[in-house]
Amino acid sequence: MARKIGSRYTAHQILGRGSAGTVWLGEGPEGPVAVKLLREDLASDQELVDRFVRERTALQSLDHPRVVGLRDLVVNGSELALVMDLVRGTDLRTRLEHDRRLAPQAAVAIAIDVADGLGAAHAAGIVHRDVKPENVLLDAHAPAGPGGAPPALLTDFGVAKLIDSPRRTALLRQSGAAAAQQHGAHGADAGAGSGGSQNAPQTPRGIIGTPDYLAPELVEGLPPRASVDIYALATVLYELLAGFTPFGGGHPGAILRRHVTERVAPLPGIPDELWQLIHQCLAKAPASRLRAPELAARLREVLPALEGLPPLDIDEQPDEAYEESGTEAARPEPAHSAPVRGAVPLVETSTGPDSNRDTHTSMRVPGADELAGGAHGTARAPRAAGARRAGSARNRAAQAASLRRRRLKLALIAGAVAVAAGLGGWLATSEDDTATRPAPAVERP
Ligand SMILES: Nc1ncnc2c1ncn2[C@@H]1O[C@H](COP(=O)(O)OP(=O)(O)OP(=O)(O)O)[C@@H](O)[C@H]1O
Repeated sequence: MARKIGSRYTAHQILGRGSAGTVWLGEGPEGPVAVKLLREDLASDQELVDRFVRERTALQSLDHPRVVGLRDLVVNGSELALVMDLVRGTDLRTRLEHDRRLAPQAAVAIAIDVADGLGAAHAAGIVHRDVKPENVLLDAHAPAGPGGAPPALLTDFGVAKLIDSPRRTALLRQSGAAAAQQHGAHGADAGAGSGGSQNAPQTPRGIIGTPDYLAPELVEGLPPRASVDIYALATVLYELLAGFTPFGGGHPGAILRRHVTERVAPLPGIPDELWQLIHQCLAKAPASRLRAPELAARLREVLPALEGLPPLDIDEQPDEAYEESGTEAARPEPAHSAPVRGAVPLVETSTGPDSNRDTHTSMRVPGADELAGGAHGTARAPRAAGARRAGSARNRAAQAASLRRRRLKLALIAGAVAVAAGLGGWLATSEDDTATRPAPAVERP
């Protein structure tokens, strides 16, 4: 059923739902558009709305072929709608769920597009903060690029920050233990501010994002800089190649801990030049990562050599923490189970009917004094298909994601504690360098 959005737009049908609201196929004075109608609790938060309105100039001026343009912002009573360019196609998560893994050339072509979009954003002082397959749209109507990949566009700029209001962070803090121990800002990173403004205040904050894609410095409580997007993009590229993220799986607290403490395991069969780039962009030290334009250029260099390569032949990654704990079966099903959509949230941000997937993290940064041991999480190394794996039975990635999601909904608060559990000792002693840190001993439940 059509509905009016402000005086200029009409929303005709739902294209999809996310954690921040519902996206509609709409019509405006200049033709078809996509209209994201924000969740009521977000739209009715005046402080949030004011903030977004303040930043819309920056977001609207972001004009790049690899970025879904924000055309308009409609504030109408308790309604807040973002009017965007319409992309006819699917998002990258849907493609990944269908294909499980992409051929290297297609994966890299998509990563190049996203890196190009990020380059433009970072140059404008905008950090995305929530780069993940859900926020990459594939334009099925444009000619395919290398490896048959449709052109990719990055969307949802500014939305992560919209959700990251000081008030929300404060509420999260109140629900937990002591306030975050704050660290000084990294000085060597790109100078972009977070999510829409170069001069955004970097006050104590919670963690906003999606656990699988969160850069380690965010877990440690540092402010988001351009390099967090590079880390997330490298994670996405790894996922496109492997079918799973480098540090995902198991309890969300364990995921966050792995970002900080574990080294990424190489993917069997991946061309070395490509692996080096991914590895560098997953560095724990933000300054060691490439900047977006350089990453795009380096990926372009490796692209021709990937022609014709099939998807990597990699063994499935079961969620060993669940399988080995044996507790999943005993857990009751939540009343409203969300459909599987890849990455899972640490804390649900949406309870209304507007959202059928929850993919954002929203939690406070753990204080070192809260941290008391790391019982969650397993170090995981990808195996070439057919290689022996000790322990658990084969399990499909989609099933593991489903288990994660169900378990997660019952363990939100425990998540914050678990993050803390893994980080405490490390925070006190670690050095910020992937290459030199030995892989930590990992406890299994
Ligand atoms: N500009 C657009 N054009 C066409 N379809 C879109 C557009 N933006 C979003 N969609 C569709 O709407 C769906 C929901 O998008 P939305 O951005 O609300 O959520 P998400 O990014 O998938 O998840 P989350 O908000 O939790 O990160 C997407 O899967 C996509 O298919």
